[in-house]
Amino acid sequence: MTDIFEAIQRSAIRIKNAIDTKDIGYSNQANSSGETQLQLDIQCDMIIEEELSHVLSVNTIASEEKEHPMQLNKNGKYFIAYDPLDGSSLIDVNLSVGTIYGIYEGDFGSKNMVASCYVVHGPRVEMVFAHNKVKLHLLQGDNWEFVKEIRLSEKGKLNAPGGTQQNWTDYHKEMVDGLFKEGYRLRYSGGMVPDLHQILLKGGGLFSYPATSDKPEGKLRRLFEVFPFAFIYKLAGGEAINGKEDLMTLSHAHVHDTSPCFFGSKYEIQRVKEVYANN
Ligand SMILES: O=P(O)(O)OC[C@H]1O[C@](O)(COP(=O)(O)O)[C@@H](O)[C@@H]1O
Ligand SMILES: [Mg+2]
Ligand SMILES: [Mg+2]
Repeated sequence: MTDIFEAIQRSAIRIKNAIDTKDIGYSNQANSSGETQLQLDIQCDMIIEEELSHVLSVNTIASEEKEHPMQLNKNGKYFIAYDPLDGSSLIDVNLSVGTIYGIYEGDFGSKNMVASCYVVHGPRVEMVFAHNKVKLHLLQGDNWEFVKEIRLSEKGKLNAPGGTQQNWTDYHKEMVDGLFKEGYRLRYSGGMVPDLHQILLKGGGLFSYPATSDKPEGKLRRLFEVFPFAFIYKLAGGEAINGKEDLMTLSHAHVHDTSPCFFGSKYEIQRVKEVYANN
């Protein structure tokens, strides 16, 4: 696992460099989810592919920017699914973006996840790695420094409701409004990495990306967005559900499958469960 951790650290430094210096224009290609790729999406994908290809324990990689999984080392035991540049549509307005990794053993699938990680590219570059514990690291020059272990409180103050509101169900809207009536504050940038990072570091709250009339299966991808954050939130003492079930019990049929998702501390997830159980 240490060699993967170090490959992720090297990738993050190269991605920071690419963000700082490269063209942010659109390519003329679309990815498997039908989104137009930025040249930077493709470049970050190539950086990670190259760094992971040097790690003998990595068997296969799957990326938001690749249609199919790619085998790297047939004797490796780890399968890594990643989103090279999460929130890439926020690059042109200079908001924070990130990279997400799900690390699976034996094959892709929620039950096989053994570690997960994300990197936040904001005013500073930070990395959260979850493997037994959830640990925050900070990039200082070219060196990574351990900062602290992250634990969620039982109840937070932030509410990050994703998805187009006019396509929400009435009961979802009621649940979101209910939290605001209890005093929760809105924090939603449109990048799941900084939005979920903020909730983790500020003690708790709720991030939701529900099923909507235009996206009945949600928007966020199971293998490289939903499961990695579910793993992190649960290990930090929070919960992660699709409305009713624990996200880490869900299967997937295809690499780019999506799921509605709710991540938060225990109190907010209990509220979601109460509302969704009756609908
Ligand atoms: O704009 P919306 O519908 O709220 O969607 C925001 C979500 O889409 C994403 O940007 C999807 O990620 P990509 O940029 O990797 O496609 C998430 O980071 C974010 O939570
Ligand atoms: Mg993403
Ligand atoms: Mg992406």
